[in-house]
Amino acid sequence: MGFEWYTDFVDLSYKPEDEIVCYFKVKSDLPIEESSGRVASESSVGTWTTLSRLPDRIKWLMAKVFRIDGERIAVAYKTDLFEEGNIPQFLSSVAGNIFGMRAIKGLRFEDFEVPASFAKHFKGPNFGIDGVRNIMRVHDRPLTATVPKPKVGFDADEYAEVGYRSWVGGIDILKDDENLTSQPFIRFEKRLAKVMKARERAENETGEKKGYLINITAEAREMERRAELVADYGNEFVMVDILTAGFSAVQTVRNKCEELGLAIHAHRAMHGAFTRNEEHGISLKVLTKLARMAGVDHMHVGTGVGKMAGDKAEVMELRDVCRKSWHNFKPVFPVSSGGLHPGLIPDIIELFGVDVIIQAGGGVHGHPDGSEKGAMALRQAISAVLEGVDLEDYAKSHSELARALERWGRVSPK
Ligand SMILES: O=C(COP(=O)(O)O)[C@H](O)[C@H](O)COP(=O)(O)O
Ligand SMILES: [Mg+2]
Repeated sequence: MGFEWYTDFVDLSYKPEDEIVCYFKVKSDLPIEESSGRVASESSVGTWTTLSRLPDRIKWLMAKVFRIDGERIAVAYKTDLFEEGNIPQFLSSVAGNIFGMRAIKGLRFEDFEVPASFAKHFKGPNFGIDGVRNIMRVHDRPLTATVPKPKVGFDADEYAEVGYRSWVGGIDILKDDENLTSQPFIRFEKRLAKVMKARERAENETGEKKGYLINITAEAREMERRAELVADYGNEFVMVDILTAGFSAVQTVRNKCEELGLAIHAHRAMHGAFTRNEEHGISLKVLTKLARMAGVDHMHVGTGVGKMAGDKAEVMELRDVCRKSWHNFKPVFPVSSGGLHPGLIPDIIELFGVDVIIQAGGGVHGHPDGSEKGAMALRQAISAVLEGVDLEDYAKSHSELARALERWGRVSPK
């Protein structure tokens, strides 16, 4: 009743049913039948040698490589290999030891699929696109967001003032940057208090709903405490750096935010450490799917044209991972961010349509006439595209947009 320690993990006639399927690209000096068997073995029940005593259920539990196509393999995993609703344990299996095996020179975890019987144990977004649109009372255009720049350096008063200027200029949502949490000169509590006051002013003056994505990233219990404070102040959102905090912490925050009625903005800082090497690591598709399962409401997906790596094809794929119907999970609002400015808005709306949060930091606060005019220029660019008017024509009667186009043109940042 035993098994050979890797060859028995390959069965090209196997047909998975109600199982999790993971797709990998494997680089190895060994024949692919052997390297893929090792991957399936180590990520499920195996070790480096044949064992003398095995429980009866082991044959059934073994992962199976059921497809090999050059370096690409598909592996089926019984759902019983995994604990219900536990993302860290899922990753410890299918994205764990296998990345460090000496026999494998490179391993890329490209994609996965889960059956409904497994998906149902994960919460998915609590708000999703519709829920966030209801909070913001904006239903027919992209939402706009801005990160004050410099990303770190303002004190709470200065920061709130930049927020206020951006909001009155027309920005919907103020967003903290990924490395702004609670530094000595801008403590979390003080920033929250000041920004909430500034928001009230901006909402009263504009008659529009304004949002604040406040970065609560910290140790998990501290994140829960910060989320409670955020709810006490009547804000609707928290932001988490989901990869540096880790998926366990994200699941904790998701539970807490359900209690508090808060939506979650997910920043993906550090993803490049896993995602950039095409021969090794974890794809953004995998990370984005996990974020949707864990239950974030907004997720960064890139721009295709801005300052960060990632081409348009990748951005479209991630857009679909966020928005397309997938099990019981509500759609996640994709966030396009990183080097955007008004001149790039036509590209972004072409890629996303209206269901996108367009975030510009430098592209608002770098406007020659300041943050408020920068915010106006961004909104003008969006209006131009939605009205089908060329940016340059629209700029003839909108001086803020004209100044932005003078400064940045339609050129992607390097
Ligand atoms: O601060 C910014 C963007 O600022 P700016 O608008 O000034 O470039 C974000 O951290 C990037 O979006 C990260 O990249 P990604 O969204 O690809 O994860
Ligand atoms: Mg940033």
